[in-house]
Amino acid sequence: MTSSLGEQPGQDDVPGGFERPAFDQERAAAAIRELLLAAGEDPDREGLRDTPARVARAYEELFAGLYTDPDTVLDRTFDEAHEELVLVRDIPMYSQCEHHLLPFHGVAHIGYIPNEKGRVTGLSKLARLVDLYAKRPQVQERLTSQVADALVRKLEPRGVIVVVDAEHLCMGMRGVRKAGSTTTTSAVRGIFRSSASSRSEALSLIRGS
Ligand SMILES: Nc1nc2c(ncn2[C@@H]2O[C@H](COP(=O)(O)OP(=O)(O)OP(=O)(O)O)[C@@H](O)[C@H]2O)c(=O)[nH]1
Ligand SMILES: [Zn+2]
Repeated sequence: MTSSLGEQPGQDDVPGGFERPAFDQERAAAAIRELLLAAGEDPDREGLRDTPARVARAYEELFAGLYTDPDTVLDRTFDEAHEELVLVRDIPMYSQCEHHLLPFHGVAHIGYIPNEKGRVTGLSKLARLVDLYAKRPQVQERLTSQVADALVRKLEPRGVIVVVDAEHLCMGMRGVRKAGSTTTTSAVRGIFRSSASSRSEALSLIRGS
């Protein structure tokens, strides 16, 4: 579907889209066993014996977003004759940076102004959308844009604003070691891009001021 805002095409940017095979538990467990061996650990000692399979199960959950088309979350919409801002703040978000496979986590804020038909989605679907894009190897900028663009595609709203505030553990527990620093990314589409006053009104509501 071509959106009224002329934004990016649909689907994922991972080759193969959602046709990739299911998560390979055995392969992931073998890789974790190799990692433990590479670290000089004994993967057969009692405490580590179940670890490769356990980590593989954990990663299947952490990467669950790779196996579902996020657009399906927004398949059910309804017309509510509401043409003013809808804003959900402080949606908890857990993802993993694709550079180090370490977590980045924080909150996402999503606002949109429905189109002239008042097409809206269930509020929980906004949180589900964040989850599906977060549960995969990611970068924060892409996560932010993907959420905004999915809303553009499926709701054809007058405008969308997505803001993500997150802390990256790869910057805290290793490397530059700046624990507590946070990164803010935003993606604005439609009226929030063209109108500075609409954008600043939404941003002040997001910031609770
Ligand atoms: N733009 C962006 N950068 C990220 C994100 N997550 C992690 N990074 C950065 O990715 C970069 C990878 O840099 P490299 O120089 O290839 O890797 P590195 O040697 O481990 O870098 P350091 O983390 O500085 O030790 C680092 O600067 C990270 O802070 C993200 O979501 N967005
Ligand atoms: Zn990282």
